[in-house]
Amino acid sequence: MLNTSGFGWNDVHQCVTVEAPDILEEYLKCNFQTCTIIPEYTHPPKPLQKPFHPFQSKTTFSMDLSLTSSPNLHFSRTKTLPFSPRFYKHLPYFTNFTYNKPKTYSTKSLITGYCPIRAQSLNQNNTPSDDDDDDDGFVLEDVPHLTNYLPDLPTYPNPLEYSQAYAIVKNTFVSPEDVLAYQIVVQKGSPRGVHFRRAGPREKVYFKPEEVRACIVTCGGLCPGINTVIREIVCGLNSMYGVNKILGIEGGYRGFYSRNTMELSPKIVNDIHKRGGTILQTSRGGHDTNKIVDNIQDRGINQVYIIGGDGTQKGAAAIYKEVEKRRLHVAVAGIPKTIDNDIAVIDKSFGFDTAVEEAQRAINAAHVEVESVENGVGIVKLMGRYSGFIAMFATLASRDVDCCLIPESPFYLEGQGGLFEFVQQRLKENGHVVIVLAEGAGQDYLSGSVNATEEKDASGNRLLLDIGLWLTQKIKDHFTTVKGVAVNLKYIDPTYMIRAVPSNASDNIYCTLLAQSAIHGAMAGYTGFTVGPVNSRHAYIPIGRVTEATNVVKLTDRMWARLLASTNQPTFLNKHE
Ligand SMILES: Nc1ncnc2c1ncn2[C@@H]1O[C@H](COP(=O)(O)OP(=O)(O)O)[C@@H](O)[C@H]1O
Ligand SMILES: O=P(O)(O)OC[C@H]1O[C@](O)(COP(=O)(O)O)[C@@H](O)[C@@H]1O
Ligand SMILES: [Mg+2]
Repeated sequence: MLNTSGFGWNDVHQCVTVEAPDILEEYLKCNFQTCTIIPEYTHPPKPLQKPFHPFQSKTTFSMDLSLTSSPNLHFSRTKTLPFSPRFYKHLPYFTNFTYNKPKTYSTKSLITGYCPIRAQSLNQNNTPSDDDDDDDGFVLEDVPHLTNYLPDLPTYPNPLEYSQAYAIVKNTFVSPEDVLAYQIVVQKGSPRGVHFRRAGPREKVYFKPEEVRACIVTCGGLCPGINTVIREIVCGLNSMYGVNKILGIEGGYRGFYSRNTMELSPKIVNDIHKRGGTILQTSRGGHDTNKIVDNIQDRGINQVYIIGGDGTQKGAAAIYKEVEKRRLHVAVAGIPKTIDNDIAVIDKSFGFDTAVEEAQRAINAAHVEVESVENGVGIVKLMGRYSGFIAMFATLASRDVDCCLIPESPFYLEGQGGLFEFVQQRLKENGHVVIVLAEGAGQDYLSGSVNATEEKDASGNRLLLDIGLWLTQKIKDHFTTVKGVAVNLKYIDPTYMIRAVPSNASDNIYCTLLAQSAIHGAMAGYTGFTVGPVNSRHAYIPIGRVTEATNVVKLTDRMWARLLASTNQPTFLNKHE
């Protein structure tokens, strides 16, 4: 559980709670290889209250599947926990334990092979210190290192040591002991919990700068800031480490084996941050691990920078695994990209702020249009396949939105507490209404009312039905035919316009930090990692950690309550249709 998203602690019943069975299943696949799972009892769902650490209790604890109707589960521990002190190793937590395999849960590793590492504090030599036995609940979820499978790799002094720019920096290099706490709201006596390695330059590097041959690839949908990340990888490698052999792989993963490459230099990328999109082009599908790694080998590439969303990061994990299998001196670094902000663990994805800002323009336009006519109804569709963050934040920022509909919160149209009733009431009160929709909202509802096909894109993502057009038609029909009222409907779909803009100032800075963290990590020999801010400080996160779950708006969190309080929209919790 480990402060993992989706788990919590129920004080009243003294048990661990989990939001959905699939979250538990994924967690068990990776962690609970030594637990007996016994269906126990049920009790009413409770909102998550407090993070739980599996090492917290040395006795039996119980788990209830909060927010579902599934039976509770009971985990019984068979022995006290072992310490797995090795750094840089993917050791399962419970290697010394007897294991009673539950019938219903598979225990094979996640696709990425990610397993958290139990660790203790390090001394300056990057080895565990003597106070290893202090079981204060400290867990390091570490990232792999090239020396895991190439133990004799030579090291070199980091060129930053001689850099003029860094000459007066107090601590040029990140201490090997620096880690970041995942959970920063704690209580007295609570275990220290999960930590990630702090990103940044290390004193020793595992590549001679003149021998580095790096490549950059961009995959998945667009997002503001991709070009900035590309620029900063190129400029950062060059200015900080003196690397000048950098290849751009064109057209996403399939570009490794079926497209051209382009040489990248600071001069070539100088202006690209002012443009939206990606100069390397992108694609969905086409991930063929063997072909990609063959190509990496053939080209003599030894640092791979992969910019993309959850699908891309899964692909990056597969590449890393293959590279490890072939024992190649190749570092694989993922830089998380998604306009939907749906990547777990990290505070926020790059381009998200720009997207929210850009969405304001569409919402403003809708508001201007509908307040200038009689019975004006404005509908603005924003991106958000499974996660409604853009819609939620754009609504909170705008104050002109009457109702925000997101995938996480089902809604209905007819009857008491439904959307039609609410629209009618707002039209009566204000003469106009603005609705913001995330594209993934109401998909189940919609597929029940139209002839839905289960179409997928080349990456296997389900293609969404157009909720915006559907809702527009439904509202028009309802008010004209049923209520006999002519509404003035304005539908705005700015989704691709928002995605295509260049990143704003704060996203540009954020992209720079991501790129530089990735470079420092790769140069320091880390691999199979994703970079990103965790509680505002940049960390190296095992790739599996960011792909194991999707970051979604939690309806039980205060942010959604803030939105409901600001719009006063229906909660759609009681369906009377
Ligand atoms: N489970 C997976 N394993 C390997 N590659 C994957 C996986 N899922 C997606 N990919 C690859 O990652 C790339 C981008 O995935 P996609 O889902 O389209 O976008 P995003 O990375 O933005 O989520 C595609 O080339 C796709 O083939
Ligand atoms: O470019 P496409 O294939 O139309 O993708 C649209 C999808 O891309 C996104 O913008 C981002 O998706 P990814 O993070 O998977 O790239 C979604 O919000 C949207 O549903
Ligand atoms: Mg995705």
